[in-house]
Amino acid sequence: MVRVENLTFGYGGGGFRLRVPEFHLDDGERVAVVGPSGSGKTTLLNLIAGILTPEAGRIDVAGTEVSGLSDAARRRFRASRIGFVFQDFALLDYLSARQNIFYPYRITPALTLDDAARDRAEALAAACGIGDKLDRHPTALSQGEQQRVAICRALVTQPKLILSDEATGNLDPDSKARILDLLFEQASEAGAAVLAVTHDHELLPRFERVLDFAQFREGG
Ligand SMILES: Nc1ncnc2c1ncn2[C@@H]1O[C@H](COP(=O)(O)OP(=O)(O)OP(=O)(O)O)[C@@H](O)[C@H]1O
Repeated sequence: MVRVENLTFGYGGGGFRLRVPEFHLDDGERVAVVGPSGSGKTTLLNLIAGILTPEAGRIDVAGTEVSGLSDAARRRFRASRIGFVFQDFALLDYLSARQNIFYPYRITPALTLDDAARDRAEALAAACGIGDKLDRHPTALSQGEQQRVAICRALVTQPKLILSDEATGNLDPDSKARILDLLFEQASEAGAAVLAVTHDHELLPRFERVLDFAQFREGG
């Protein structure tokens, strides 16, 4: 599902550098990403999603070389094929929770907002415990509720790849377990692979493999 080869990346102005000689994620595989704060976990997710572009190397997602696509093509690819739960949720305040969940359909001509998608959104929201809050805007939701909206938005398109950056970070322990169950259940149904950054070490046994990120720090 994901293959990364000889990847190097640095933010402009020097400082942090990331080097990933090889990383792969098989179809349907669930891998947790751990590592110290600032070691580049979010950066790698952003590179795989095509939000950032590598200096060198190659990133393939579902057989497409994302690192070789134009900016517009990468955006379309991401919206139609990847579900991304961002660390800061990245919800749009001027839209309701429901409209945020449907956002991928708004920006991706290849996706059709049909009755099945609407039903999926309602079912996901209910399973996440926000079914009665879909008309609210993000500013009227708690951090944990905003996070659930972000999770619903990532899952509603039934992507084959789910990238999750601390998707359960703002939730209480019971909700964490429930949301991870939901994430995995949805992933199984859609045959999706999951790459999830987490600082919750008690969640690690739920994953098939753990990628310790410290190894990718350039010079480390
Ligand atoms: N836009 C940016 N410009 C310059 N440096 C950045 C930028 N974004 C992140 N960095 C730096 O890159 C490094 C890696 O950041 P990243 O967010 O990928 O780490 P992380 O492992 O996800 O951290 P955390 O666990 O705290 O979320 C950090 O040193 C960070 O300060």
